[in-house]
Amino acid sequence: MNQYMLAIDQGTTSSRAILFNQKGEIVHMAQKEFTQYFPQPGWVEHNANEIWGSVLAVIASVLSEAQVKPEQVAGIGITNQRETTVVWEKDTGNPIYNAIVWQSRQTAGICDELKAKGYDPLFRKKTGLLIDAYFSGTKVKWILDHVDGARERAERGELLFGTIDTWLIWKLSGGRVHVTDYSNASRTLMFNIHTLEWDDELLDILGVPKAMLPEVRPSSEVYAKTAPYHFFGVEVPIAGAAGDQQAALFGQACFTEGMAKNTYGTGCFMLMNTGEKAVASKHGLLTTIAWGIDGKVEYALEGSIFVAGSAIQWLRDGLRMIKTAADSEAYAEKVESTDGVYVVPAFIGLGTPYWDSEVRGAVFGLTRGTTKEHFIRATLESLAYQTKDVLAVMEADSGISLTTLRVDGGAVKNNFLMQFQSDLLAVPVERPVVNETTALGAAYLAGLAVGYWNSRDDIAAQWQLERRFEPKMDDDKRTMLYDGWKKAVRAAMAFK
Ligand SMILES: Nc1ncnc2c1ncn2[C@@H]1O[C@H](COP(=O)(O)OP(=O)(O)O)[C@@H](O)[C@H]1O
Ligand SMILES: O=P(O)(O)OC[C@H](O)CO
Repeated sequence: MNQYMLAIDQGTTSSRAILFNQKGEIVHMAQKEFTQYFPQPGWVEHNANEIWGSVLAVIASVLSEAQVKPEQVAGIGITNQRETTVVWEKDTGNPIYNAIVWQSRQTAGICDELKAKGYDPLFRKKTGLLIDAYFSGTKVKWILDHVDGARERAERGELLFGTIDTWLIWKLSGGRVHVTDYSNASRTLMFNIHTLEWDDELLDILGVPKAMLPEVRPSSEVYAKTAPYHFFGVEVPIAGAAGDQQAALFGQACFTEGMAKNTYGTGCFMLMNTGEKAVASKHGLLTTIAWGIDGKVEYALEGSIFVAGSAIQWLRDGLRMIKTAADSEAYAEKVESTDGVYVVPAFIGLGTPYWDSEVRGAVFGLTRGTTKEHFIRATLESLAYQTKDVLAVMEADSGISLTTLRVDGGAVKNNFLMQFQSDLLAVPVERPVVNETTALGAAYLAGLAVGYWNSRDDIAAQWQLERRFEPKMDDDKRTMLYDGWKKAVRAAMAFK
């Protein structure tokens, strides 16, 4: 009987379960969307039990549709939307509040207070992050501040905190283990990425009791076995976990210093492997743990763009200019250029390198001749411009000039976008055969722990190119276009 690795990719808008074979190929995939809650402007929440239900549903679907028996699953790897915060009761498993999603701005006020007290340099130094509502720390504080008696209960050890990896491992193991991996811990604003411990000083500032925090473990290791009643009577090793962007870096086999990938999903996240060095950024990049494996941790520099594919969803659902995200490509190709139109999709502020949570979206350069095609093209181009902003600071901080960029995520199917991206960066863009690199990374991490794969060299040999986009634009045009973008961002930031 063939054996497979099962990856669970718990993303911002959907949960996926994917079976991979030993060649790293997708055997089958099941996917399920779940509800997004927007209780107030700028707030985004999920129901953690609904997420758990969606994960159970996709596991059942993928096995039954692929006609794979639960005994044929050699191990499970988990990857997840990062930073999203759940607090639940240890005894009952009931969450005490909705999961507060990474995109949610409900802790912006807490962040302003912390910054006003001058804490930013301290958090930067210890966590590699900066004080922003994006990260888990202030989200936990918010829940403890707003749910009656929660802080006291947490101090007594009655409540547990977890990012989604922790929540799913706890649920799958029948409440037996409360763990996270280094990559997820590094996104919480509470974990010291140099000493590799929860940091007492930061916990004190945030008012988060240590008793509620999970144990931090390597990204490739057997944490527990599935509780048989959650996995068709079978105990399968849960053998790997990593935040989705770090998992994608692993799935793209970016194992050596200087290799980078960019994922074009809801947002866009570019990570560059910096090996065993935690490189501090001078330009608003995050220093983050890529993974813990083989007895050590390796680091990455990250640029986070909050709005990318979700701008295309906005064209589809908000403006109703297109019927499907894929339609955007044909519209963009119908015109030679945007005719000077720029869309700055700063719907929830701007991340790297600007870190401005007050700025909002803007459109510039409209004329009577502007058409829907120009508008759609300008929105697609904004993904590429934001990526160029990130790449420029990444090269400056790392001192490494990128020779190619590996890409993945839903929006890389768009050939127009990929060609424009290559033109704008003046660097070849490489799209792999397996676009589900996030799930593949989680499968690889778990597979290495259970001996399904032997080494990272074996994995690197499996990476296959689907298409390479070469830069074709001349330097003058590239400079002229990018100067326009910079002007548009400056103008958007001035309008507050
Ligand atoms: N052909 C396309 N062109 C542009 N954007 C696309 C295309 N196909 C999908 N997208 C965008 O990609 C995103 C989905 O990618 P995915 O990697 O599944 O995201 P996530 O994991 O963040 O949920 C959506 O925001 C969608 O608008
Ligand atoms: O779920 P995704 O793919 O939008 O990824 C979310 C990121 O992990 C947020 O940091």
